[in-house]
Amino acid sequence: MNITHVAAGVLYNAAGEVLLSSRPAGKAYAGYWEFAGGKVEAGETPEQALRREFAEELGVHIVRARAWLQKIHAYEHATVHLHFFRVFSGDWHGEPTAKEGQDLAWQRAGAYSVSPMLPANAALLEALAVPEIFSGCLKHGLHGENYRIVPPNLFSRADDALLLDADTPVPCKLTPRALWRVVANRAELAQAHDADALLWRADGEAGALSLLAVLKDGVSVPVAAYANKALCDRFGGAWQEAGLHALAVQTERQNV
Ligand SMILES: Nc1nc2c([nH]c(=O)n2[C@H]2C[C@H](O)[C@@H](COP(=O)(O)OP(=O)(O)OP(=O)(O)O)O2)c(=O)[nH]1
Repeated sequence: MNITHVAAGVLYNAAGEVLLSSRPAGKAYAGYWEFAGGKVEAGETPEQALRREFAEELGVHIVRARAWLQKIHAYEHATVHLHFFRVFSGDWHGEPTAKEGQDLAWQRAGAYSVSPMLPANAALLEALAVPEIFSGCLKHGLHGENYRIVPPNLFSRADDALLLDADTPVPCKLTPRALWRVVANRAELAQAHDADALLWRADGEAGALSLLAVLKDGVSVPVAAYANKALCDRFGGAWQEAGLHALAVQTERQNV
């Protein structure tokens, strides 16, 4: 199968909004909204392609890009392997300018007003509303800004996300905003293929290192590291550099 590698970037402004752009006339899916980016050329890494595309399409200079999710999607015109990055406010400069006739719009993650979006991006747009910091524990649930991840016995609102082990079936009466599965190793990761997001439980150095290796391989759904404060302090930077979405700092007193 012929796969086209594509690099795309989620650019954040100081207000925490993300930049979307419309695809110009003449391209497949013209008028659809996407993240700025384009095809990786021969001899380029995805990150180099991202820097080039941002300069060409937006006049934006990227200082630092963080790897985020990867996704393979089969369009009628091509099968694409998308490498998404996040570029946080402070990690870029320039005034985003539509250099290729596209429309640009700053949007609040999870409250998008432009449409239609590129079909491959639906889950990613949803994932952007997942906060980057959580606290709590598996038994009582994890809390971040405007987001709760709870076990089935605490599920009470349509906007709760549900927390389950890798192999526990979803209770049929529940319709969570997202299904999170707790995993601690690659075997559990392989079982958790229906998850919208993952909570990687790292109890010690071995678990922390295997999370790092999994992130470096590339992940297709947001991953939060669930670990005590000492492990988060020690590995947090490396995990984030490799594509971690969130840190879920385990509450000290409840070692569950
Ligand atoms: N840039 C970008 N492309 C995306 C996203 N999501 C997604 O499925 N794609 C797909 C659409 C296209 O099939 C492919 C990107 O190809 P493209 O034609 O835009 O690339 P390009 O700018 O290098 O274009 P070209 O002029 O060289 O043909 O990736 C996204 O968020 N951003």
